[in-house]
Amino acid sequence: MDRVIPVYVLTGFLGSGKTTLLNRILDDAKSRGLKPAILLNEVGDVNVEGQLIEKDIPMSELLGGCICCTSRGDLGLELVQLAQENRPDVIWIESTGVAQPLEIMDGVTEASLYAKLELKNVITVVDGRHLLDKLRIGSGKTFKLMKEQIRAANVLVLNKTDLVHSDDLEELRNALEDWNPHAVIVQTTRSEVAPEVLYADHGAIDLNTDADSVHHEHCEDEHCDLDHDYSHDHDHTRHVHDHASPHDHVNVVTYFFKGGVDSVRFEAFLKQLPDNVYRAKGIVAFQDTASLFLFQYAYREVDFLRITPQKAVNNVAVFIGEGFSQSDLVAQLERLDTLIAP
Ligand SMILES: Nc1nc2c(ncn2[C@@H]2O[C@H](COP(=O)(O)OP(=O)(O)OP(=O)(O)O)[C@@H](O)[C@H]2O)c(=O)[nH]1
Repeated sequence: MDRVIPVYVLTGFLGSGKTTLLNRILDDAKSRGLKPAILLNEVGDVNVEGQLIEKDIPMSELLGGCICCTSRGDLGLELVQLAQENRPDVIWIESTGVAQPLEIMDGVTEASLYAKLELKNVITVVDGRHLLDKLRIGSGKTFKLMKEQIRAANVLVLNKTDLVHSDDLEELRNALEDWNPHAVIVQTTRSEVAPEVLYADHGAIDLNTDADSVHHEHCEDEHCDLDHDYSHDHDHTRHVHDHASPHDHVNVVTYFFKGGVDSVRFEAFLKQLPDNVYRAKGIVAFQDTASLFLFQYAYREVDFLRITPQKAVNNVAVFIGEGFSQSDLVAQLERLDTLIAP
């Protein structure tokens, strides 16, 4: 008889450290001879880090929308397919940073009607410094979403503690315990969690937290699923989405580079991004080196990693935020990009 495949959900706001954790999980699975499968969801049209995941790991991608709303039906289908075609030992779902975790959990439980799947743990990664700033303001859509993601978890990874003063850690922990007294809390830098904590049985997951009210608020919204305004330019080098409700505050710009960029100018450009661009990532070629780089921008921190992809990858950048000028951003990128192609 078929085994039941355990499913784990990784959630947390944009740039909190989910992919960093997923990479650790995949390394651990490999060292133990476990066969994982992953389902990655991105609000952008390109799965930047997905391009770098080892070819032999079964992976399903849901792009250009959030599984909690536009792609929710697909989540169930993809999960059933992943399970039936690959018979993995475990499935990990990494949601977008703007996902409502309850909707994902509903999607997984729905899929378990059609395949032998069982939702085990919901792990929310929290960017300690970002949350601290939001706590001090105490309101706003991002703050509300962070809270919902925290409430839905049974494991909380309080990450980026290297960027938080030790005096502030207690305030963060108190907030987490207050919003979710049942979850296990682990403090980390670079999402370094013992895998045993992630796989342990932490008891039932509560599908009826307060955030349920938000779920209904969203799903009754007349724009949900339907009113996404997509506009492509003709040469397909850029692609702009205006996402309507429930993520009506989220906008995404995906830009395909035509050539290489100047590394110094590109870094300076990232560092002056407006505060309402929360997240950027991509793969760039620099004019001054033959290598490719994965760049990351999350809450004002910039990171570059030299990469050697196993397969052909796109040189592309994705920017996620709210209320920023998409045309200004694209114009800046075009100026950088045309440096080598005048
Ligand atoms: N300083 C610091 N940076 C971190 C830590 N954990 C992750 N990062 C960096 O934060 C950036 C975002 O990390 P990711 O793991 O890609 O975050 P994510 O949650 O997958 O982001 P999304 O895909 O936008 O949802 C990367 O540049 C990481 O290297 C940490 O503990 N401290």
